[in-house]
Amino acid sequence: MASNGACDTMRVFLLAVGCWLNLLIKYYAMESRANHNQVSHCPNKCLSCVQWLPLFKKKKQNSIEKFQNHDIIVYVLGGPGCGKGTQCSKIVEDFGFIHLSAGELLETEVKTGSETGKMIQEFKKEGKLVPSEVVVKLLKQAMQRSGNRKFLIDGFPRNEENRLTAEKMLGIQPTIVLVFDCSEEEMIRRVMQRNQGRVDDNMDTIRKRLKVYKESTLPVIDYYAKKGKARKINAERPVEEVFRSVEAVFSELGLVKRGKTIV
Ligand SMILES: Nc1ncnc2c1ncn2[C@@H]1O[C@H](COP(=O)(O)OP(=O)(O)OP(=O)(O)O)[C@@H](O)[C@H]1O
Ligand SMILES: Nc1ccn([C@@H]2O[C@H](COP(=O)(O)O)[C@@H](O)[C@H]2O)c(=O)n1
Repeated sequence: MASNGACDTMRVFLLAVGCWLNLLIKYYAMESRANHNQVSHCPNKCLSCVQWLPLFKKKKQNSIEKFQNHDIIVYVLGGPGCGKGTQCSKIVEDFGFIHLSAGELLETEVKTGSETGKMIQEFKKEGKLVPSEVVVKLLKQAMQRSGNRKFLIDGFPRNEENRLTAEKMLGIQPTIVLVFDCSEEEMIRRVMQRNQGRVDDNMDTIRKRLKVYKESTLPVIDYYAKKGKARKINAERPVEEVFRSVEAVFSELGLVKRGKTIV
């Protein structure tokens, strides 16, 4: 009798373990399909019972995780007026990236007339760098809104504080860093001819921006060069020639122009 009882208990126990394993397998299969965008919700009513399983999983690091692993992140650096924005527009056209310019995001905030916007305007006039938390918060909102997975982040990170704040607040590392290399004389010439009514396109502010670039941004570029992530491109050539070098870097990443093949 006693041994029969033990057998029954064992059978019930094994049955329970079997059910539990079955649920786990179904849950992970479902989650894996969701991660690959095949389903956005529980595909089958009978699986709804397994949706509470995540409660037993280690808590995810909130929305940070969205930007890790799967996304292609290209930082775009270079001195003021070297042609970052010009090349980014062409990359967007041909490779389907979303272009997030830190300078433009800051300018959009200026235009709202908010207190933060007023503070940003003062930094821009002086050619100084805005506190990193402000820039990174704007970048984070734009990345989350975009729904894209290939980001060109232009004019960022401009100093070590930018870089570390992005790592901390967004949890991101660039796949590569494009660096547009141009002489100061040519950058000054381009900025002075730009004529877009920017508050910082004047000789006095350009000199300050060039100083900030040398003192704060070049060390960030060195950091990525040491990590083997920086791709220096001679930007002192006509737009199309510069872009051919950009294309070469993108093909190294395994990306090809839209229209030729699916990227
Ligand atoms: N390869 C090039 N040759 C000549 N002019 C160029 C070239 N690339 C860009 N320009 C021109 O130089 C000016 C500055 O270019 P752009 O705005 O793209 O620079 P940027 O690096 O994004 O500047 P910033 O850092 O100040 O925002 C623009 O008027 C643009 O048309
Ligand atoms: N990471 C950044 C980027 C920009 N700024 C401020 O905006 C100005 C214009 O930037 P561009 O990228 O358009 O050259 C720049 O001089 C800074 O005042 C910033 O603070 N941090």
